[in-house]
Amino acid sequence: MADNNVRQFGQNGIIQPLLTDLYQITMAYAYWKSGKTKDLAVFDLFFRKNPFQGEFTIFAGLEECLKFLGKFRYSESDIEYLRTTLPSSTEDAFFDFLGTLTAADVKLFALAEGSVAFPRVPLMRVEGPLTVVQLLETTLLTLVNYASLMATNAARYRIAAGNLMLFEFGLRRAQGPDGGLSASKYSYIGGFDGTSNVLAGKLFNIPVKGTHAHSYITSFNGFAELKNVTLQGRNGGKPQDLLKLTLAWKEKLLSIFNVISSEASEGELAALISFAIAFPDGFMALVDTYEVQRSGLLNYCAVALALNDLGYRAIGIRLDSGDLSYLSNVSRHYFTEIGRKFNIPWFENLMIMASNDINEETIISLNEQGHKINCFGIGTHLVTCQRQPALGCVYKMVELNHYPRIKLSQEVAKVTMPGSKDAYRLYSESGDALVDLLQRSVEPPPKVNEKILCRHAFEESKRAYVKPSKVEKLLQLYWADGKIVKALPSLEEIKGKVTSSMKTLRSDIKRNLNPTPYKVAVSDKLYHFIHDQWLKNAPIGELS
Ligand SMILES: Nc1ncnc2c1ncn2[C@@H]1O[C@H](COP(=O)(O)OP(=O)(O)OP(=O)(O)O)[C@@H](O)[C@H]1O
Ligand SMILES: O=P(O)(O)OC[C@H]1O[C@H](OP(=O)(O)OP(=O)(O)O)[C@H](O)[C@@H]1O
Ligand SMILES: O=C(O)c1cccnc1
Ligand SMILES: [Mg+2]
Repeated sequence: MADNNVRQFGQNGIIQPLLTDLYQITMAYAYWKSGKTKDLAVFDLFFRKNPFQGEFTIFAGLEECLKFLGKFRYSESDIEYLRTTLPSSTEDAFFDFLGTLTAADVKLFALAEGSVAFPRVPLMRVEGPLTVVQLLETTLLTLVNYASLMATNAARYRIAAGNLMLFEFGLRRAQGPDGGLSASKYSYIGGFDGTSNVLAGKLFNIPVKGTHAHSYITSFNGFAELKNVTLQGRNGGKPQDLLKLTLAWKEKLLSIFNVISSEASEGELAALISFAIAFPDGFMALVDTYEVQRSGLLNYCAVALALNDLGYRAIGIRLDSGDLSYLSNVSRHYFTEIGRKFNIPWFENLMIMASNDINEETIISLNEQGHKINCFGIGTHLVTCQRQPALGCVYKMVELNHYPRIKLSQEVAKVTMPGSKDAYRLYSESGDALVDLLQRSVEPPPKVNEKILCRHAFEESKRAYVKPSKVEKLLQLYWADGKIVKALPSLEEIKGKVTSSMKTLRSDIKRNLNPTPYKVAVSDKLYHFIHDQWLKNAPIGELS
């Protein structure tokens, strides 16, 4: 068990059986009273619509679901609490029954964590005693919904940013501490390179990175505040006066920047010198506190050149306001000019990090405008998923005691697909994912190079034959006999799965504007099964 009680059983301690909606427990009592506890149920966990006006979703949260199954057991204090919460007429024996429940008889099938996923294809199929699988609903949904939304959001930023570096800076803006931790973890899985969240770094072994805040710059007024101005060279030797070296460089730079000395803030320069003394090998600093070109950049370059005199290579700058395209171009222009003039080739490659309310659209727009940014620090829009704050995963009963169950709706898209189903992804010869095919679990799997009729679930005329070059069975058994029965990938492997899985999607499915929907189909047998069940269960009205 990790220290500080942050994690118990290898998992956040708040993930426990009472982290659910009261109605699950209310139903458990009524199931128990009706003698239905031993009924065998099958539930599908799926979503109906991709988030962010996109056409793909990344499935995440599976490992947490499996850990939850491992510790699913009502404690004595849970049961004491429920005694005070359920109506006083609740029979004692029910609480004894609750105390015996575990997930030992549950089977959980799921997509690999990090896979791309599509509407209506179950992310999970959960089978087992009705009461237990019902009691799992809310917790499984809360573990999958935000994780998948976050990983999808991150994957979208990754597409927009191409190979540029992406850091998650959102903890301060996240939906509470748990939202913040989950955001750091699942944005890393979805394609970010690291986080500023130190606890996420410790718990999940994610790279932690960061610069400094404007307060560091504004905490200095002038050189008089510098308690120490000396720094030893990188390769040893006598400590030298970094202030003096910096001021000499500043004089040389004035003509390049076309400014007079007093235009550049002395407080800012003092702050930069002190920061460089603290981190001579990691000098990365904000340059937009007062004025980028006339103050921040000039001061930064003077300190970076002084560090260079002592054998250190500065890392780069962060821009946190203004026109990020323009300012990045200006910054790169000066870095290049200085690098050439003073024959310091690496200077032109100094890192330019941009932050300030950046979202997917900002990155796309910056790409169109042209910019010289290497790295984005993204907080609010990423972690709050501002463009779409929830993924609508649902958990629906599809079978009870081997008989299909269907939920009808006025909206065709909301009619559930009855019966236990399997899902297959069919691939083209070039490795592109062509279609996800749902079949009844009793059907034999589709075969490579055999023509398969793929049908739209609800529109009779929409059908196509597919001859797949590869068939992937999507739902694999992860939990049975009270334990995890499939080796779980590491966080890095899940991240790798996101990358490889995204590569199988055609680019028109992934594009930001009006993407092409990916096809999700049903087998001919499942098509007829759904429609038979629909007719059987839909009451026939009478006109009068
Ligand atoms: N070239 C650009 N194209 C599109 N959006 C940009 C560009 N540069 C910056 N932005 C975005 O525009 C917004 C600018 O924010 P805002 O109007 O608050 O200005 P600011 O620079 O933060 O102001 P301040 O100087 O007061 O901090 C941010 O969301 C930022 O990500
Ligand atoms: O903009 P976000 O995507 O949320 O990224 C994180 C922001 O957090 C920090 O400052 P903060 O916003 O707290 O203060 P500031 O806006 O005054 O810089 C940082 O400077 C970023 O601007
Ligand atoms: O390290 C940073 O630059 C950082 C961290 C959190 C929020 N904004 C910026
Ligand atoms: Mg801000």
